[in-house]
Amino acid sequence: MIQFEQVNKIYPGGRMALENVSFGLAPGEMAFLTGHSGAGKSTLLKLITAIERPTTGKVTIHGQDIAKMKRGDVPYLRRNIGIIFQDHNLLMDRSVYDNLALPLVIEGFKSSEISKRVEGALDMVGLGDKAAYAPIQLSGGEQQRVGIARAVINRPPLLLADEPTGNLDPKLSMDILRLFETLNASGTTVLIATHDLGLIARMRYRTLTLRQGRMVSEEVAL
Ligand SMILES: Nc1ncnc2c1ncn2[C@@H]1O[C@H](COP(=O)(O)OP(=O)(O)OP(=O)(O)O)[C@@H](O)[C@H]1O
Repeated sequence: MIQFEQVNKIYPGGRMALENVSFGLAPGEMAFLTGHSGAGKSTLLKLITAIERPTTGKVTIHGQDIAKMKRGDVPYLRRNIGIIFQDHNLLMDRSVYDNLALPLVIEGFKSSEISKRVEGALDMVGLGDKAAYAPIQLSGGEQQRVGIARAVINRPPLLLADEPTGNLDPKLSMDILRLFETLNASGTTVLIATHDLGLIARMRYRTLTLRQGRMVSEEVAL
C-alpha cells in the first residue's frame, strides 16, 4: 500500500527533513508514526499524498511512483486517501451534513446515495442526531469525529491522520482510536502520526519512530 525506499527529502533552503527513510505499510495494516516536533512526520505524510515529492529515493503508493506521477493524476491518488487533520478544517458556516456531503457532490453522486452515505458515516462516529448542527455548535471531540466521518465517506482504502487527538482529553482520544480500529477491522489501512506516547503505549500496534528525519525504530508496542 505504502512503500518508501531510501527516501531523502531536502526542502528548498537545504533543510533535510527526511534522511534515508525506508519502510512499508501493507494493505490492512494499522500503525503509528511518532517522533519529536520537527522529526519529519508531516513531511512523510505529505510525500504519501504527493503534496511534496522525494528529493531522492522512491515513494510508491497503491503501486504508483509519486515522482513519476503527472499533475493530473494526483487527484485520483488523493481520492483513495482519507486525510484527518488536527484542526479538522471543517466549513464552519455549513451544517455537519453539508460538510460530509460536499466531497460526494464533487464526485457527482446521486443525492439519494449521498444521504445514505452521510447518515451511515454519522452513525459510525456516533453523531447520527447532529446532521443539522453547525460544527461550531459541537464540542471539540465531536468536531474531530465529523472530520473522521468526512475523511472516510468516500470509503478510501488508506486513512492518514496527522495528530488526530492533539486537542482532546485522554478519554476522547481513546474513543477516536477505537474508531480507527473499527475502520481498520473493516479493511482500511491506517497510519496515525502522533506525539501522544501514552496513547501509543496502550495500543498494540506497530510504531514507526522518526528522529531528526531518520527512521530509528520499528517496533510493535507490547
Ligand atoms: N515547506 C518547508 N520548507 C522548508 N523546511 C520545511 C518545510 N516543511 C517542513 N520543514 C522543515 O522540515 C523539518 C521537518 O518538518 P515536519 O513538519 O515534517 O516535522 P513534524 O515531525 O511533522 O513536526 P511537528 O510534530 O512539529 O508537526 C523541520 O525542520 C521543518 O522546519
